Amino acid sequence: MVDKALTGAGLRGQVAGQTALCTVGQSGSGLTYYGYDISDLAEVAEFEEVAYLLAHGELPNAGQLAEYKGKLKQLRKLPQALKDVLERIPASAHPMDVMRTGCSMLGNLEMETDFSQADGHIERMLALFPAIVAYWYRFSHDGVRVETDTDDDSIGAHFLHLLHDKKPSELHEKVMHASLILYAEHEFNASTFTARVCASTLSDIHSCVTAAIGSLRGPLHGGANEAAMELIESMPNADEAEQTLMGMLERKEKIMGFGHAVYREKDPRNAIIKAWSGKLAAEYGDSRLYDVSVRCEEVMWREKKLFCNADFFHASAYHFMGIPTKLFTPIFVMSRVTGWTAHVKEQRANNRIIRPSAEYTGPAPRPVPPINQR
Ligand SMILES: CC(=O)SCCNC(=O)CCNC(=O)[C@H](O)C(C)(C)COP(=O)(O)OP(=O)(O)OC[C@H]1O[C@@H](n2cnc3c(N)ncnc32)[C@H](O)[C@@H]1OP(=O)(O)O
Ligand SMILES: O=C([O-])CC(=O)C(=O)O
Repeated sequence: MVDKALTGAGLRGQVAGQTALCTVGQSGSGLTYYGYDISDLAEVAEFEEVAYLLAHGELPNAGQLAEYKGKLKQLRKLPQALKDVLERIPASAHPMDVMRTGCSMLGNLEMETDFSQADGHIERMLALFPAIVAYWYRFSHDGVRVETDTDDDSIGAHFLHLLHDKKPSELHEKVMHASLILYAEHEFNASTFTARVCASTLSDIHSCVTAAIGSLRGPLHGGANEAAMELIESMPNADEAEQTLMGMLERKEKIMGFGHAVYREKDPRNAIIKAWSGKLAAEYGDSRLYDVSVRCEEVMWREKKLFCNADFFHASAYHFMGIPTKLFTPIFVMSRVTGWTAHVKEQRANNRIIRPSAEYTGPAPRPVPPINQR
């Protein structure tokens, strides 16, 4: 077996470029966006403030925020041609594939032909992603064609409104703000790196985001929140959760929602979403999934010194808000599009095509034998 550390597998720890957007794992656990600590942002800011910060490099003042939110609200109407495509995608499809197709189709309808227009396309994606997945979900599951240009104050509330056919409670809207802030940006993670590689070829913004959605979909990355839900849902109580986990660890199975490629002590996003999950459990009136999750966290730390990453407590939190499991990772997309596109702009501003080298491990040069001698 090849030693992963010696071969540089996964490019772990290697600097692959520069960014001014975000620090991950400074002192083992910190996370900042443009110098602002994630805990402070999640405590006091709305998601739209963070989206603006990532797009413009500074937090908005009250007037700028109102204008930005107003603009995003105006962009919520789906083009008919996009609705037609969404209506043809079966209910059995994975919503991440719907997001990928939706983003790609949008690129056909509203093509980026000039990089100086990037901000407009970014705002359109940010405004439209909740509508894309909710329109498909409600049409394919409930036979309803939802009107997506609602007047909800925030992106999180807009999504929950379209999904549940009613405006969300104040608590649920607040949790969505926090959740979308936590997921917005994370330096050179796999999906963002994908977006930057695509951007480095001078491709268009919809191609960069479509590629990033494909990378986020996997269970080792964004798909872990969905996989974590499947795990905790299968656990009837905390004691049985402990038994199940011990068995999985013995069989050397991966436990989704734990561990991280960069953080070594903790993921700073976990404590924040865990606290919201606890509050939601109390409101929901059934704390089983929360208790099971807390026990999983204890066992994983005790047995393996593995901690919950951003995804683990997102599973129970989203469930308590009535969000179907399959829609968990698309919410990540609605948020991370801000980070992806900020990186695309940063890459474009100082571009060189990303093209690393490989160490060759194949056969020595040899002649091609005639076909009848192979
Ligand atoms: C928002 C996000 O994308 S956060 C990440 C979401 N992904 C997940 O939750 C999936 C589960 N976690 C994992 O697969 C990994 O921890 C990753 C992909 C996040 C990071 O991978 P790596 O950087 O390779 O992990 P790392 O080098 O710290 O792993 C060290 C050891 O711990 C093990 N390990 C790491 N995470 C886990 C886990 N969740 N369950 C069981 N064992 C684990 C690894 O298998 C490895 O053991 P080995 O050396 O015997 O192979
Ligand atoms: O940074 C990573 O590798 C994964 C992650 O936590 C994220 O993208 O939010």
